[in-house]
Amino acid sequence: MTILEQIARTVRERLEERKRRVPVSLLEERSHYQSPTLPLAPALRTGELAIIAELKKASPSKGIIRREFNVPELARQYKWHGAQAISVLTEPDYFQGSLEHLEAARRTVDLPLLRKDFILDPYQIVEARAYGADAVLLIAALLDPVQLHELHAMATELGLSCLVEVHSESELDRLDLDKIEILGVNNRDLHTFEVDVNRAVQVLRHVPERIVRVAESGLRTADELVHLRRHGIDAVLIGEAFMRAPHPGEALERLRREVQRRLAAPDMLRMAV
Ligand SMILES: O=P(O)(O)OC[C@@H](O)[C@@H](O)c1c[nH]c2ccccc12
Repeated sequence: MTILEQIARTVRERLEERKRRVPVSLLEERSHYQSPTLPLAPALRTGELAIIAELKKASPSKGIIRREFNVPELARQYKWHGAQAISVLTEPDYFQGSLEHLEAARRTVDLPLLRKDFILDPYQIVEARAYGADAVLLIAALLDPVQLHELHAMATELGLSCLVEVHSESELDRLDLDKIEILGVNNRDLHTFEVDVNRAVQVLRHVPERIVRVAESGLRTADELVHLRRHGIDAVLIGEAFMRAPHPGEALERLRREVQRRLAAPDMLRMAV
């Protein structure tokens, strides 16, 4: 069994328990107290490379990534230092995430929030909305096309945006791109944990222009981000590189400014000629 299958199995078990404890009606009631959702796609199409900064305490491949994990403080830093959106891991067993983290981030910032989890069931979409998410991650490798379509429709109905994640061109080929607004490529193979930072460019090169393109995982240098931007990537999703920094907000800002500077430089040279 691969790690992805293992995670999916645990997620299913936990889900049954939560469904018994917390009826959907209660979640729906909670959702009434949430503000209208913030759309993710326009937040990521800024004309510059957008950054989705992730709150990630641990991962199955790296173990504990960050011990000090004050969600309101970290969310505030990410916003203050220029993130366009925040991704919050909510999976407890492998990533030490929780829905409470999502809730705490919601109370603190007005940036679009992505619920980062292994979504297999419509219940989790209702849950995402109830805890203040604006968007959910849908991992294509976990879902057959019908399931993906249903979860996508359900999220849209609740006002949530979807980031649909693939890892390969063959996964992409199986998708019906018509309804998809935001497409992410995970550079990390969730079966083997191998990372290839150029994967997103390869996989997304033929998708229609209207789709927002996101490169995910293993990114940390300005070089990598400049390369991605020059190859048409709209946004990057970064967790570990920020979480390991003493001040994640400052790390984000440093990287963002360096990328901006490097992308602006060739134009200025051209103007000078
Ligand atoms: O911490 P990194 O290497 O910067 O990666 C962030 C994000 O891409 C990663 O957490 C992720 C991408 N897709 C996922 C699916 C499930 C769990 C986690 C992920």
